[in-house]
Amino acid sequence: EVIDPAAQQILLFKQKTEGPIGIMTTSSGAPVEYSDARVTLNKRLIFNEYFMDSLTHLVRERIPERLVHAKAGGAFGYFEVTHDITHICKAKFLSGIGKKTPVAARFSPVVVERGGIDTSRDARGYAVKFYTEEGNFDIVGFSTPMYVYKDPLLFSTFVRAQKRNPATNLIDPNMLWDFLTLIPESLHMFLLIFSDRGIPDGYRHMPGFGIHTYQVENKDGEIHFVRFHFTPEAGVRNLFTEEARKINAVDPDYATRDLYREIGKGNYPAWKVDIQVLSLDDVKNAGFDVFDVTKTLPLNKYPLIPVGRYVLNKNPVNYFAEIEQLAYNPANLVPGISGGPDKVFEARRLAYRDAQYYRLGANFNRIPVNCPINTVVRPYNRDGSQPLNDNQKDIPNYYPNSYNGPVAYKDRNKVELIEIYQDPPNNFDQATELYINELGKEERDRLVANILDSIGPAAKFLKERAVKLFKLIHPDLGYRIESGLASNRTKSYYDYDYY
Ligand code: HEM
Repeated sequence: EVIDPAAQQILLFKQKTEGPIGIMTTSSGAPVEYSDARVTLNKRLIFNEYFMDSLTHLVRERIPERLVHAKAGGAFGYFEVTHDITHICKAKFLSGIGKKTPVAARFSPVVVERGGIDTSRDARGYAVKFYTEEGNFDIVGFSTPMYVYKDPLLFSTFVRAQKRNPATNLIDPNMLWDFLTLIPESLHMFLLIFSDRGIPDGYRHMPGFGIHTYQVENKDGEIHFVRFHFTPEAGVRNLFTEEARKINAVDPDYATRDLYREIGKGNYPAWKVDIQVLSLDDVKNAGFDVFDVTKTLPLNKYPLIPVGRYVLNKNPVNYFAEIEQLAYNPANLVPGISGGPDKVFEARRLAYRDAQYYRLGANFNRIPVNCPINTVVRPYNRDGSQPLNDNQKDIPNYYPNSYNGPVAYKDRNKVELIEIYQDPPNNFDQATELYINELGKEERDRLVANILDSIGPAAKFLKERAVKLFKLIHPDLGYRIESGLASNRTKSYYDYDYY
């Protein structure tokens, strides 16, 4: 009887096989003779192909981990259309109620390294690849409905400020709080991170948001603007700080394990997929920059419109091949979906491709899990490092040509992405609203405690800067942080007296 598919995977493998599945070979296929150490001891190792093959392969088995979002859980399943939105978007995978499209999902804390803990206080990446018949469409989103900053230049600043101090190799609150107080628009998202929503209870209960306001087109070339929302059908659940710390001590892989185990048991997680829809007039009359990723779009003004749901019903058979090597890119778009006109989206069009060339090599799109499986792929690209697969066989390799190579596609009603002007960031209003209207009294208490835990070890001038900003968000929040800091409640495990 299977009690825990995550814990028993290897026993299950044994159960489904009648005996050894074959003769062991070297990578080039020669059968390996190995009875005991006498095969190795007192023999020339250089003549031992098994030894040579195994040792030289082993030292090449690590590839660069993702710069951010290095650790993850992921799984496969399908998306199904439940509501017709063809009047808004002509993308074929949305073209009929009941239509199904395979998906690959990957959920990932942002900051921790590959071997880090699953229960850190952090946003989570929420990435879904739709293998559509018009190519792959990737939504590479977050577990929070807003992002950190509006200016894409701040990406490297933010990543470095949250990663390890170059001298101490430690995560450093003096760096994080420097960033948060120098770039105050980040506090909107960080209020959520320090609230109860900062530590999701596994991935099955975690919501997802595309964040960017995407331009979409219908078949007549009419444009709309949408934000994608994914809501767990099993409900949203989070962990309190104390619970998370306890779990972390016994199971650093809590969320990864939970996802694998429940899918293995047939308890398939599912999410509702909704969109907020704006017309061009809505965009012009909104009174604020609806393309600002540091802001949310108010749900009372732009309510959720249902589109479909997706279900994850298949664990990876091999984690490295299918999840580690997944390559998401917000620029993977399909006809009818043009992406966001904002600068952060523009920066992302470059960054993911670049990262994946480095991480996975020139042909990362030919790795099976990244292949657009529902369309015939006919690029003019050839050669490069492996995997090559059939390398487009004998098809002509330049364009245009006179020899029946693939020809260009014509989208009759293709609309260009609109050009926008973006104001400098400012979202204290939304941060204030979040504090007053979205957090209950007890959650506000926990928010303050979580902020104090994080800022406690930081330098005095950063605390003063932070208190000023928190007072701008709401005087109550500012005074509570100020008095919490004055009472020194977080001094126990850091020594910061000399500031
Ligand atoms: C200037 C803005 C940004 C830049 C330059 C950037 C860059 C990157 C890079 C280089 C990676 C690693 C990719 C890889 O190795 O495969 C990554 C991963 C990721 N980013 Fe961003 N990012 C930005 C903003 C965002 C935003 C706004 C979101 C959410 C809406 C986001 C969500 C993610 C997710 C979910 C992953 C992990 C993808 C996976 O599961 O493989 N990023 N980002």
